[in-house]
Amino acid sequence: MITFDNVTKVYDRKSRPALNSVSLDVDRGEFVFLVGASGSGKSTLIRLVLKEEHATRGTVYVAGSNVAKIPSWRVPRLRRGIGVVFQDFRLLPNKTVFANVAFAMQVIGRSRAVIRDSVPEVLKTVGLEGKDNRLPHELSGGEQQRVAIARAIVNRPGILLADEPTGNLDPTTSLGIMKVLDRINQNGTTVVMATHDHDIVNAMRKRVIELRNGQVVRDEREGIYLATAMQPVVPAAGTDAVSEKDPAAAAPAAGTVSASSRPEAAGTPGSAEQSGARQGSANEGSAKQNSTAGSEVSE
Ligand SMILES: Nc1ncnc2c1ncn2[C@@H]1O[C@H](COP(=O)(O)OP(=O)(O)OP(=O)(O)O)[C@@H](O)[C@H]1O
Repeated sequence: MITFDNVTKVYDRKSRPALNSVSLDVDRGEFVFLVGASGSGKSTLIRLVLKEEHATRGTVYVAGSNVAKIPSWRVPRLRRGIGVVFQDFRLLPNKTVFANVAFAMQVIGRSRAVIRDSVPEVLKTVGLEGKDNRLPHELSGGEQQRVAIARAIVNRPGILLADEPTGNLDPTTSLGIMKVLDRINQNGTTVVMATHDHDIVNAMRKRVIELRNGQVVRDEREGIYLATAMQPVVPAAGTDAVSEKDPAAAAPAAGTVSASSRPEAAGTPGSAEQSGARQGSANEGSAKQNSTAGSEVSE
């Protein structure tokens, strides 16, 4: 579903690469945690999948397409197949829960009848039945994130990217959000979640890909995330990609699988279409606005 083939991303030639020779495969239907300290490259990886950034070297494939070769007029179609959720929810403050989710369908021209049927269904999936008419400020943080997730899946994306979706939430609320994401994944959507949250990673026991200084240092089935992994990154300016004092950054940890191998445990439970999972977009007016709806990726 997502393949990185020896991908390097350099933002600034005087700094170390944000991603350095990253190779990995995420199969359809997998749930993958992307972990690593601040600055390790998690968000960059997500932006490359969305073609918000371009790889300096190497190739990114999404649903079999080389992202670099997708012409700009087809990028919205790529993004429609990818739901995105952020730490800060990015809801439209003056629209109700229903309208926030419906908006993701309106922008891709879904009919009112389809919207009327689909929105309550997806609100039920995320556990927000009966809250259709609330405004975002009338919801708890966890509920607001559920709205964002509903919006991200309402158009049935094949992939859901979540960048620190529990970063603003307390541990109990975070676990509720993880149950929602797990359910969406069980329904067939491939989920890639960037996180710093050890407790969540350790509770879920899903595949863990760990980045350090832009390199994959661990790719483990049913992995855990130790607090010691939260080491500061090598200072960016004028340094090499990997610190000599940090052997873990140069070699995979014991017991891990190759970064480019496919975990046998990875299931392929089928497409989002089969599942009833749905997708949506980010905030009004943003680039990720285009990450709404229907799609190439889920085709
Ligand atoms: N637009 C940009 N221009 C220049 N450098 C950037 C840009 N975006 C990210 N970087 C640099 O690339 C590296 C990786 O950043 P990235 O945001 O991908 O890390 P991250 O793991 O997502 O961090 P966090 O957990 O804090 O969000 C960092 O050194 C960062 O400073």
